[in-house]
Amino acid sequence: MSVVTRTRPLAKMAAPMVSRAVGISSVRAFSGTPRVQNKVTVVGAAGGIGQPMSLLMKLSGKIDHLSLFDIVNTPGVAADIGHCNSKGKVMGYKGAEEMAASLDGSDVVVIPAGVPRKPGMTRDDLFNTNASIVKGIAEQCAKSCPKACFLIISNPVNSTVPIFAEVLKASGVYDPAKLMGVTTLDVARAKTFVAENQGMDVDKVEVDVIGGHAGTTIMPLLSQVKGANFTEEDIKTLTHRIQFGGDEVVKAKDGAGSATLSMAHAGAYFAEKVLDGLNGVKGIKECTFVESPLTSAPFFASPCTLGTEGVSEIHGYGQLSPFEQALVDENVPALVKMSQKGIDFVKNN
Ligand SMILES: NC(=O)c1ccc[n+]([C@@H]2O[C@H](COP(=O)([O-])OP(=O)(O)OC[C@H]3O[C@@H](n4cnc5c(N)ncnc54)[C@H](O)[C@@H]3O)[C@@H](O)[C@H]2O)c1
Ligand SMILES: O=C(O)C[C@H](O)C(=O)O
Repeated sequence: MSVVTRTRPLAKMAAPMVSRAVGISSVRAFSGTPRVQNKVTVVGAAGGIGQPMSLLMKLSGKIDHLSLFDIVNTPGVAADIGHCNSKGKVMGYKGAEEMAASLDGSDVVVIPAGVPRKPGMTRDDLFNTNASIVKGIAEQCAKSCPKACFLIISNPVNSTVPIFAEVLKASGVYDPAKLMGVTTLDVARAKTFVAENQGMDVDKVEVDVIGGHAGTTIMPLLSQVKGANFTEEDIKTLTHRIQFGGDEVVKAKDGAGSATLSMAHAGAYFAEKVLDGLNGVKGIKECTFVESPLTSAPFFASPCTLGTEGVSEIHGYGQLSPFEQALVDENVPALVKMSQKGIDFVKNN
């Protein structure tokens, strides 16, 4: 299906530092200290997303050490989740002075820290608050766990991922294969809405969503959905609903925040896939927002193969319909701008 399948240039890939075969417990962390296998840290763990996502991660049974960091309330959240009778140790860390300990030895750091939208706001309206939160988190990650995979949930993703990249670059520890903006909720919405529209089994629907994570930069490739038969009207309505699914939740919550439960599900799912890839599971392909050669936007979401060092292959988006091509043409300049906003923020702060 893909006419353009580009593999990430090898020069961009970091040399493997550690072996990650499943069950090898003698692997050592970058810092030289022994690391617990499969350590995942959630930064923003006491929040609306952080709490249910941490719970789902604990229940997955795939994480040996679940580290919960926030500036408030994490001791309680960790004590609570820690009583669930599934595999894995849970530790809570609160406040700046405990952040390094929470991150040390992490394989994956999932970041839903920052403020959510209220009705009438765009994701970009969160920039002023969340840019500095994400920058601070990136600075500590660069020191404490530079080899981890970083999964960014905090909005606006189209700018916070570039911010994170710039901070890691400034510290000389940036590995583009290990920095991913989480766009899994867009894929989840696409699958849900397509299944409803087509009367398909939601477990069997596959929809790639490319571009970014804000409004029209969210671009579902409905022309490529196998087994679907859309009218032109379906395509327009579904595309719009997927692009503005976040607004639907913000409006329904009426001032009480944005999507938390569906995001928790999507975030836990994506983190598990990244962890599976690190542990050598083959053939994992998920859409994610990464540094990408596919368009003139520095970061772009597309299907990516997840491997032992993070993103091992960035796939092309295949043959687009004229409707989808027009969306890409329209939205790449917006993605370039949002990326540049993040880059400039780091340069000037
Ligand atoms: N990528 C996506 O698809 C997606 C989906 C939903 C929400 N989001 C975004 O996720 C973010 C969090 O949403 P939420 O509903 O969980 O918000 P929330 O306010 O409920 O929780 C955010 C948490 O972050 C914590 N926090 C703030 N500064 C921090 C710091 N410096 N270090 C650690 N923790 C810190 C807060 O204490 C709070 O517990 C928002 O920016 C939201 O827009 C993204
Ligand atoms: O809509 C939001 O602000 C939160 C999130 O990005 C979403 O897509 O639900």
